[in-house]
Amino acid sequence: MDQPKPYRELPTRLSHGCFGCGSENPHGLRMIFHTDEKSVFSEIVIPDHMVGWKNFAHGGILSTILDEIMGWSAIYLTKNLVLTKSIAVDFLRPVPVGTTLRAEGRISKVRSDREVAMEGFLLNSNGIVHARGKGVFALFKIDAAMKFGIADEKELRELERVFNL
Ligand SMILES: CCCCCCCCCCCCCCCC(=O)SCCNC(=O)CCNC(=O)[C@H](O)C(C)(C)COP(=O)(O)OP(=O)(O)OC[C@H]1O[C@@H](n2cnc3c(N)ncnc32)[C@H](O)[C@@H]1OP(=O)(O)O
Repeated sequence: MDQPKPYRELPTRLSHGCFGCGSENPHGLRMIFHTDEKSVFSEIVIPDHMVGWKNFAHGGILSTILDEIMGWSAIYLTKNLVLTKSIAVDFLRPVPVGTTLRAEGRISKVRSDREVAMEGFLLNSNGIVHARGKGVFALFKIDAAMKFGIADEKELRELERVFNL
């Protein structure tokens, strides 16, 4: 009999155009996410057209992946909506395009009910870390998010429902 998996997919396949995770953006990364309840992770293959010069992924793309994984980790693990306040990335080893990578995000420190520090990692299939990110994210309750006008009420209510925010 199959053992139950110790992780599950996050319900992020909502229809929107986010460059990182939107199913409706044909040029984006289309990331999907899983959680083991302590961290959030995503397997991703960087497509050829996101190359930096030749063979290796563009650093801006790696930064986006780290922003995205830290952002969804912050949403899921703190049960808030988020906006990125700052990120810093260490590029430790070049990342070849076309290979399978694992992005992982977790909480570094909840600083207040409005701010969390996160960390993110980009690893190859042998578990070697190729890039590492640190990020600070503003935390928003639904009503505050509505005031900011970044998403419409229907989208925010959907996020509230599927993430139990
Ligand atoms: C909005 C969410 C939609 C999310 C939808 C789904 C996202 C699902 C994607 C996941 C994946 C992510 C991965 C990529 C995420 C990016 O890429 S996000 C895009 C990049 N980041 C941004 O654009 C952020 C831009 N920065 C800002 O908007 C501002 O700096 C911040 C973060 C709101 C902080 O502003 P600040 O100036 O330090 O704040 P402050 O002066 O203290 O306050 C200004 C006002 O905002 C209010 N405010 C500030 N912070 C808060 C707070 N945390 N709570 C409540 N009110 C606050 C204050 O009360 C104040 O209100 P008023 O007194 O004027 O009425």
